[in-house]
Amino acid sequence: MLKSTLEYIKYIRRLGETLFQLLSEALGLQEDHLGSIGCAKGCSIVCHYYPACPQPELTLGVRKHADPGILALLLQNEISGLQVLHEGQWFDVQPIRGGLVVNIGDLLQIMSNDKLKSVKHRVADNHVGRRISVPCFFEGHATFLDKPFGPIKELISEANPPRYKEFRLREYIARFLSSSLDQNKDSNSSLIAK
Ligand SMILES: O=C(O)CCC(=O)C(=O)O
Ligand SMILES: [Fe+2]
Repeated sequence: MLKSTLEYIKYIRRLGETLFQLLSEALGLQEDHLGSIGCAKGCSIVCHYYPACPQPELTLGVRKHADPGILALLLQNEISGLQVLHEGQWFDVQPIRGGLVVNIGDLLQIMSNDKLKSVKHRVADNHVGRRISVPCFFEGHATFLDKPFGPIKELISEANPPRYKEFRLREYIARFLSSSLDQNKDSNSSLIAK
């Protein structure tokens, strides 16, 4: 079990590195840009367990939110529940055996100056069976905490001015943790938008 978990972490980190290369290219940056500043570092794995619920219409597994970090790669079992918000409507993300869900987080939205958008999502409960999901959150290298953080300079121009103030991640996390659930239910990037 431990061995397979460690193997999983090894592969998911490798996948993260590849995705950060592709995202760098998609942003028009050098292929190694996001990797070289430490985006593929500092990943944490979480395991969620949602038991079958007798009255799913009365509750939610996880309320609406955007992930606060950079990127999340999510593995889920065959029981659906994850929903994403698109143009004001909730859509089910049907589990695909062996497939992973890739979610942009708020920090990547900020770094990309809104070129990439974090996705609002939630988890609906169900009475069909127990749901298990295993997200891996990329939150950046520990050195991110005390360096100035904001939109990537190469993506800023007169025509595309920064939409976010520069800030320290340590303060952003403190603000996020101390703001009420209602305040940060939608998006954490709004905490530092210009
Ligand atoms: O269980 C899921 O599918 C999503 C969980 C989630 O959104 C989170 O941990 O941030
Ligand atoms: Fe999430």
